[in-house]
Amino acid sequence: MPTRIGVAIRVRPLLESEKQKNLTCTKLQVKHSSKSIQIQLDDRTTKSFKFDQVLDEQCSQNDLYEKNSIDQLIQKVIEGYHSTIFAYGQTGSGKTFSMEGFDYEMATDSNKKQVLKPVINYENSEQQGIIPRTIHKLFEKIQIAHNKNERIYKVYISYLQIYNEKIYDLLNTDQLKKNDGPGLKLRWNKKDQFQVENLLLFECSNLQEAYDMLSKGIKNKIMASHKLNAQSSRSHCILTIKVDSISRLDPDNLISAKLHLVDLAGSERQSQTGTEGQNFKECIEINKSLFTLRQVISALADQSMQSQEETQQSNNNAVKQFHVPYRDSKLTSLLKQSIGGNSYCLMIACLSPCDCYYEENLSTLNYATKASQISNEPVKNEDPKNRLIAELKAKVEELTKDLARANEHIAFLSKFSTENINKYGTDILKMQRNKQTSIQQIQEETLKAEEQSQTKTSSKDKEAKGQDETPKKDMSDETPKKVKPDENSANQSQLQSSVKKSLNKMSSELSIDGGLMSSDMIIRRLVESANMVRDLLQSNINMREMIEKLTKNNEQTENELNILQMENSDLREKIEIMENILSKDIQNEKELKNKFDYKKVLEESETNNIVADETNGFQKANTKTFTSDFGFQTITRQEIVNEIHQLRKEKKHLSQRLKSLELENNELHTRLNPNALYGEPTRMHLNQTLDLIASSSSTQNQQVNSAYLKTQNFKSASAKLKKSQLGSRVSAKTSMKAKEEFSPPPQNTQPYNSFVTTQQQFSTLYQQKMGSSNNEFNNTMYYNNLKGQKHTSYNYEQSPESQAFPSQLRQQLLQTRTSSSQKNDNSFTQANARLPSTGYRNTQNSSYNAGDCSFIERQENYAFDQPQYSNFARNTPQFNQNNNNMYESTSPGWSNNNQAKYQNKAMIQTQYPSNLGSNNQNFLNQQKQKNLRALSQNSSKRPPVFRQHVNLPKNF
Ligand SMILES: Nc1ncnc2c1ncn2[C@@H]1O[C@H](COP(=O)(O)OP(=O)(O)OP(=O)(O)O)[C@@H](O)[C@H]1O
Repeated sequence: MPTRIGVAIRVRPLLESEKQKNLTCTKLQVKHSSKSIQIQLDDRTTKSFKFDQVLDEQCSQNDLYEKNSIDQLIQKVIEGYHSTIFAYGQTGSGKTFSMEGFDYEMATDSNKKQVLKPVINYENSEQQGIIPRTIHKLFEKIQIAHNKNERIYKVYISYLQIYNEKIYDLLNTDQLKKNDGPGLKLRWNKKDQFQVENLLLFECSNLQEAYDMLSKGIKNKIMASHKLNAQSSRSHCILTIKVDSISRLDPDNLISAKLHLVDLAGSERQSQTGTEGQNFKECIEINKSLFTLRQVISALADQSMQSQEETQQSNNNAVKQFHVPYRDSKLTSLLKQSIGGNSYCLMIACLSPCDCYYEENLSTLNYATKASQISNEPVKNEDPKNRLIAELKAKVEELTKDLARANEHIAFLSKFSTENINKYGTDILKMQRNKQTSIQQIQEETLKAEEQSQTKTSSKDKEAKGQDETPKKDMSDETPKKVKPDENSANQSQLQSSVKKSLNKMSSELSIDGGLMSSDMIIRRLVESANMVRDLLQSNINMREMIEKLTKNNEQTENELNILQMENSDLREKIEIMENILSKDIQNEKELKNKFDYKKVLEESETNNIVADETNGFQKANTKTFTSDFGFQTITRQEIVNEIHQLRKEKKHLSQRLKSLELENNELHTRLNPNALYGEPTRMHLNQTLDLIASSSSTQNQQVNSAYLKTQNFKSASAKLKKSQLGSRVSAKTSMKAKEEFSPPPQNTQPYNSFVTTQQQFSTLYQQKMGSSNNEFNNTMYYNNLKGQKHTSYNYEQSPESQAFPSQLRQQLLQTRTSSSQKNDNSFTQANARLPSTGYRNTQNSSYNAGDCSFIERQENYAFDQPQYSNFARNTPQFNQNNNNMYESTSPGWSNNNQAKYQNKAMIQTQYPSNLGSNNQNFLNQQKQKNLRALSQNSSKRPPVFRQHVNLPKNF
């Protein structure tokens, strides 16, 4: 809970020295009744300040202690709350007197220097200040707590001074000796607080030990005399008493709190104090740190005021966070927890009574007011584990209650079956209806009774008085209508008893744990249960939304990860190139150093379009950028790397393009074979078709050739670029030229689309004819044999597809196959391509690109790996009927009409690789290696060209 900083004002009495100077004391006026102090601003105006305590000259040390309830603060420390008491005011205003209360006298030290020494006397309890009193009280209280036998207490003391913005340990004489040393370091620790490194902390098991520590520290303080104070503190002193306690029953239950007792050095005006030399330097440092302290107080006060305003206006806006310059001085850093932190805090603002200190007093009062506006939030300093356990225990208790409530509702609802609800619903409706009808009945009956009684009366009157001329009042206007008491009560009691009966019935059926429930209770329970169900549903919806959100986020992250991985691989490639270049550079540099022939290198560089800098030679070769005297554009190493990277990418693209072109070409040939399979229509017709396909194949060949040339160019340019690393430069002209040459060839989709269309049409026609594709070839043995046999051992004569051929053609096929299997691969392919496709194998040509060269290798692939061909082959008789249509389909005119329908390039491109079995893949790899070897032996070898024309066998 936030707690304000407590502020007490103390006005010290006039000193003897001041009395002698006849200094007047008229401007300050203490008002005990209102706990306020008035200060005269000028002859007419005064300003009043209100504080927690205002103590005048008569106030004793004991009053100061008692009136500020310092006892309570000590108690808080024992309970585990940090607390701070600090004295603030100008020099000579009585801070040290209030905190310590000891006298100081001049003495000669070991160096025969005049120094101020404290006269410490713990017996004279009357003059003792807050610090000795607090220590005394603390041990008293600890003793009382000890006697309860609940906890074990330990007290530790540390004492430091901040002198000239350096921290010194007043209890560590060795450290103090190094007066001009760096002082102790201030560290920021995990608990969000500053701590002084290597500050000694002494355990004090009794009061005397604590007093000893205090005395030692006080003796080590730096004091000096000046015009305003004969015993002026030249440093800020902080005495810290740490109280730890452990529960006797639960050793994990540890509480630790600190009490800071701070005696600040006073602000001083050099003109008044007349300090010189070292004392003047001290004065500057003191004022500097006090200035920061005032800034901290101001910032915290402003922040506090703003948050108060926001609360008053019940504004939900976030409170603006002011910058609090704690870190600007050692003093404010160490007081971070005390002022605006998690401690209880008391400020003793000291004033000098003399009128001449009017400005200083006004300033002190102003800052004391600001400090009183600051709110701290004291927190019990328990072991976090214990705090967590306590929190969890509370949570468990709360949840147990909830669970019990939920169980009750479940039990109640489980008795409330749908059947019951319907039953009770109708009962209640009935009751309502009954109620209405009975009310109507009662009303009607009442009316009747009224009418009857009136007619009786009127007839009696008539009889008695004769005929009355006065018109009768309309009875319907009279309200309320009177009901016969007997009948009404009878009806009501009837209704009540029926309602009661019904409710009792419900109650008895809804009895829980044997006890009966009243109707009110049932309804209340129902409402509660409904609310609970609604809450559950709502939380369920919220959870679902959250899960959806998280899933979306996850997807996004995955996408980003993918992109990053791609970028990463790109960068890796760049780094690799860069490393290559660098290693080469180092090598080149070494070579150049060993044998530097400038002329030769220049010649070389000219032939390779490398720019050499005449003035600086190759000294500049390793520099990142350089200018040229030859009018060439300059190029950086990074640019070269980028360029190589770009070229590699283009090379990759080119290789892919080559691959796809080859696949297309192969497809065309594959398609060609089935066309030729059945000898219908005529050979001439077939030749025409083949020519047509071959011509489109030729266009592709041209593309392939040009792509090959480009690859060759790339290779040479790449070599040039690599060579150029010698001088780390290359002409922009060369690189531009290389770039132009390497641009990928335009995609000519016409032949390809034609092929796709043909293939699709072919398939469609077949499907139409066959009615359905369910007529699958299911001779597994046969199929497996085919896969295993590759060239020769397959018994073609017995195969179903052989039945599709005329015996002469079959003979031819067998001969060719036998002969080709004995010859080399090329002749076999040629022969096989010319032959009608037998369905057992299909020969494909594929182009591969390895390194800087392209080559073509033959790939063997079984036709049965491709369902459309196997179907086709197995059903040749039926297919023959459609041959005319099929041939027609190869013509561009036909395909143009259907192009849009069948453009599915991706499907065809991926079909082949996916159909390759692992055997075939191995075979391909072997071929690739073989061709690479061949190419390395003969680098001038031109790439093989695709078949441009296919001749049919003469006897076909
Ligand atoms: N309440 C008081 N009753 C009697 N004497 C006092 C009182 N307050 C201060 N004095 C005397 O006034 C003088 C100055 O007081 P003190 O040294 O405590 O001032 P200070 O604010 O600590 O000054 P500095 O900032 O220079 O250390 C001392 O001689 C002290 O004994």
